[in-house]
Amino acid sequence: MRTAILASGRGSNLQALIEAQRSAKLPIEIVAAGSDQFGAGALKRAKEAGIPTRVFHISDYPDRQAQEQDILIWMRENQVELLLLAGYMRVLGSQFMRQAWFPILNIHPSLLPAFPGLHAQRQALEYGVKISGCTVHFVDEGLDSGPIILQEAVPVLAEDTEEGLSQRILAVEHRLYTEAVRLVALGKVNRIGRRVQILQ
Ligand SMILES: Nc1nc2c(c(=O)[nH]1)N[C@@H](CN(C=O)c1ccc(C(=O)N[C@@H](CCC(=O)O)C(=O)O)cc1)CN2
Ligand SMILES: NCC(=O)N[C@@H]1O[C@H](COP(=O)([O-])[O-])[C@@H](O)[C@H]1O
Repeated sequence: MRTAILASGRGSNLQALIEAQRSAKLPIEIVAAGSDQFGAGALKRAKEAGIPTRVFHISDYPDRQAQEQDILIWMRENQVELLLLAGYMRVLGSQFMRQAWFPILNIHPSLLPAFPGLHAQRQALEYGVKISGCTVHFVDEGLDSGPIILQEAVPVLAEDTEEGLSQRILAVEHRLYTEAVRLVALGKVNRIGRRVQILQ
């Protein structure tokens, strides 16, 4: 399955997906990696893996719609069948979502619907929850509101800092995202409205 990845930051989830593809754990071909940020670590990792990269920096466009239209053109050029958001820090607009012909997945560092948006780990610590975790979900027009594919809990420790909790959740993200992408690529994920069945 021809797959593209969008990332804004360091790219450890992108790296985990590249390594899973290499070890044939994932029946996907990562054909392109893009970012909204110049110099994103994720794009350095993709280049090192020989994956074509593109930057869609907002300063190169009159507005966000034009930016996202360019992303869609790039998707079409690469005949993309699956888009993975891996720390992509832009909310995809409704026009993009309407025109997307491919499923879009996202990894989020909380047990949605708790703590959507940015700084989910900080939100969890400030709220005082004892359990947090991560979620892989289909992306829809809402913010972190799409149907949930997989989730895994991570305990919040009394002495946890935002960094410490983020690192513990991140280790789970790498494994969970790889498993969710594997299931989707194998056609083992069945959406029934908001509910997602995992077929054995
Ligand atoms: N249509 C959707 N787009 C995106 C989703 C989604 O569920 N639906 N998930 C996000 C990822 N994400 C959390 O997992 C997330 C990313 C960014 C933001 C946000 O508020 N971004 C601001 C800009 C922030 C900045 O530039 O520092 C914005 O877009 O104005 C919230 C949640 C990916 N996209
Ligand atoms: N709301 C989106 C969000 O917070 N995404 C989070 O950004 C990090 C990216 O790390 P990475 O660049 O090392 O993969 C990950 O923890 C991911 O869950």
